[in-house]
Amino acid sequence: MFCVNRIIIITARRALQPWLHLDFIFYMTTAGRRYKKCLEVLHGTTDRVIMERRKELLKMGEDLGYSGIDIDDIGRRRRVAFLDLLLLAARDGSLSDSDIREEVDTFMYAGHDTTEAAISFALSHLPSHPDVQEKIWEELKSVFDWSQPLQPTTQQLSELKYLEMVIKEVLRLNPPVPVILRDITEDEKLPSSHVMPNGTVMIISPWAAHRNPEVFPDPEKFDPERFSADETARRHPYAFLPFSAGPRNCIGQRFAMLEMKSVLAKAIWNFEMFVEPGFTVRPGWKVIMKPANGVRIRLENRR
Ligand code: HEM
Repeated sequence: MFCVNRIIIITARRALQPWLHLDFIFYMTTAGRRYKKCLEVLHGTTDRVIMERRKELLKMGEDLGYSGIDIDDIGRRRRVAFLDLLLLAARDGSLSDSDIREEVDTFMYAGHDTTEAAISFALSHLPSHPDVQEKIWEELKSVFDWSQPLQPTTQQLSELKYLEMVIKEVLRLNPPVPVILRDITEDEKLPSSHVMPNGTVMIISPWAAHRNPEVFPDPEKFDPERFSADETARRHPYAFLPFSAGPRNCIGQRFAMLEMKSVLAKAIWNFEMFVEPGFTVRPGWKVIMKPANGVRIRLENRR
């Protein structure tokens, strides 16, 4: 993660320094050399993951005709893991090793920092909202057995509707991806009758859209009830954009939601959270928006 963070910071700074856009100048700087070193570390990790899985696939009988269609004990078709699909597709030469690595890199690194940021922001909001914690706690008790350690299944996580509303409210106030970019590929007439010409790069800010008081009244107030079924139905589907929208939206959003629910459910199942006096979270933006000064809270064991 040290290398992911370093690369993100260097990339963000480089974007604002046009003279560093030229590779031969960039790689002569200290930042450029650090960037290169970190990239080697990240590629090494990804290559190792790919190599290990490739070996396992061979052991599982890829050569004996394993086609990616995995049948379980009772004859049901199982879903094939993403990396397996890529490795199987690579057998006929349609994907090179570096194509596979690029895809795996995107998944590993797009999915990590963003989810971490969202969980951190959630932990920063919960201590100052004991009523919200209490409601999540009640919901957890209605789904899980208090006498057992929490081992949630996907089905149980999908029953945690209130926790989902809380996570969405966290993503509204603190979208880990606060800005997305799109190229306009044909002239686009806006409702104001201004025309955005083909070739324009459009900057869309979910962070700003989520603070539109006409859509989210009293926007700075943390209020998970905004995401009740009724309230959601009243809004335009693109009013809430933490995972972007359209054909290039976040492919990992359902997984991310399960991951966030799982971590937060475990935290609230075990601990009550209290404000750490004197601490205020400070959001920082380096491609991903996350707490710049960490999150400090007090925990009290529930058992
Ligand atoms: C809270 C967590 C997450 C947030 C807020 C988030 C947000 C986003 C956003 C806004 C985009 C679109 C970027 C753009 O339009 O330029 C995106 C794309 C993407 N995300 Fe996520 N993401 C999260 C978690 C994940 C996870 C867990 C994975 C993978 C397991 C993932 C994989 C991807 C990939 C592969 C893309 C690129 C999709 C494409 O270009 O077609 N994300 N994400």
